[in-house]
Amino acid sequence: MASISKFIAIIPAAGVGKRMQANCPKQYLCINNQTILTHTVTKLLTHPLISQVVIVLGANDEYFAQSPLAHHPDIIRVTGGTERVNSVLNGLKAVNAEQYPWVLVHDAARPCVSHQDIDNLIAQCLANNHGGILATPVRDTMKRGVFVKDAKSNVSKSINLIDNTVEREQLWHALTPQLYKTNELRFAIEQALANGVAITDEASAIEQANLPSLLVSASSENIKITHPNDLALAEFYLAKQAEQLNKSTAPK
Ligand SMILES: Nc1ccn([C@@H]2O[C@H](COP(=O)(O)OP(=O)(O)OP(=O)(O)O)[C@@H](O)[C@H]2O)c(=O)n1
Ligand SMILES: C[C@](O)(CO)[C@H](O)COP(=O)(O)O
Repeated sequence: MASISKFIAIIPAAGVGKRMQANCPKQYLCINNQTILTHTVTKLLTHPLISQVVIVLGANDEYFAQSPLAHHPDIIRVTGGTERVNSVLNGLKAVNAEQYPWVLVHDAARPCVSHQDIDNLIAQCLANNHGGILATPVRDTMKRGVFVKDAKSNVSKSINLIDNTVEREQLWHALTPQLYKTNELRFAIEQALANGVAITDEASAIEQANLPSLLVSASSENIKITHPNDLALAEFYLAKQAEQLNKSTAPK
């Protein structure tokens, strides 16, 4: 199999961050005086195997043009779509599959990803010649809930009860990056969309196409900043990573 020297990464950054309840899309909130998007893009562009990034922006995004990244030579900008999957597909349409036969897709909202985990994902996918995702095993007992009418209350109120315990052996949190062969991923997403299948990550489109995906165990620090209390945790992890990097690059 031909050796792959460089990768392109698609960064879906066209969301509005409803769950963050902020006054701007969450990817433009700041941690240590840098936007979350800048943290994430910088993390990817400083990885030795990633040579270009496709940033997928909202149609009405007025923030990126003010960013220090706005004129970066290795950044391609495309416009996103209504759902994350539409944004990812728009990003894929900007990728030359002959130049980049493999593509990483990584959420803008995940700035804490480590280079080590990206290395592991790339190594395992190339060794097996098929795609895969970073993932972290579930640690808690998992319950499925069900809403039922509250028998006691005379107001039609429903309460949430445990329906069952979900077997957690081999239950994983899907993270990103997710790494796939460019043409396979584009075909799988187009097919899933044509079939009206709900797609929330690249792996779910690949599963619909009956193609395999590796689960590459990764750090649980690679959180997706979603709710307000995720910001402090992300700031802690980024500070820890910066300290580790300073120690590793400090003169001996
Ligand atoms: N139409 C969309 C929706 C989401 N995303 C991106 O996909 C990533 C993961 O999505 P999520 O965490 O759900 O972000 P939002 O959709 O912005 O959050 P919310 O669901 O709270 O609105 C984010 O980087 C987001 O910017 C995107 O590019 N296009
Ligand atoms: C892609 C993802 O981050 C994997 O966990 C997740 O599916 C994104 O989901 P969201 O609803 O768009 O946040």
